[in-house]
Amino acid sequence: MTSEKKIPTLYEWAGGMPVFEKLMNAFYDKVLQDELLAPVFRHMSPAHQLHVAHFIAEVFGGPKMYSEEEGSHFRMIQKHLGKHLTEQHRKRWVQLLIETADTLNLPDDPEFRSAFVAYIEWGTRIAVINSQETEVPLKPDEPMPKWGWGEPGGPYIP
Ligand code: HEM
Repeated sequence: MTSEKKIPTLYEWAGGMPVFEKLMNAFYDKVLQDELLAPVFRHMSPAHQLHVAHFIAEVFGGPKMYSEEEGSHFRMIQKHLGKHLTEQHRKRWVQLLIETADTLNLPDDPEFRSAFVAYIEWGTRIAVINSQETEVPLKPDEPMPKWGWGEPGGPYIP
């Protein structure tokens, strides 16, 4: 008899919303201590950490908190317009986020980290591109991005 294995979403595998909220709170504490990134985020809204947590959680298959209560894909892109982010900003942002994920013991299995890093690479490169623009290159009702396990297909379940 073969038993069907249910593949969890990245959101579920990471540990659900409290994990994303803790991750982003700890990450932005580091960002605000970082000499390269602090000036970029000095004027961020007090809800920024939670909004980014809810955005990424939704992309990873979690509840639609960001798109139904806090913003939209369009509004997220809008927030990056004209910020003139550089590759140096992007690299530091990625580095600090991965360090924070390690410190908070997010799952470190190869399959999860491969999907996590792939999304972060994709999303941050798009943020840098959009930050050179003055208008959002999408329609206002553009759906949220979605991210899954990619080629590994799911976590290793013995
Ligand atoms: C996967 C990559 C990224 C995601 C998912 C993301 C997500 C978001 C979201 C959801 C917001 C809006 C927050 C709100 O509604 O209050 C936002 C704003 C912002 N993001 Fe990003 N972001 C990414 C990459 C970056 C990078 C690499 C930088 C700079 C190094 C950056 C800088 C900013 C800034 C400066 C704001 C505006 C903050 C404010 O004025 O309140 N983002 N981002």
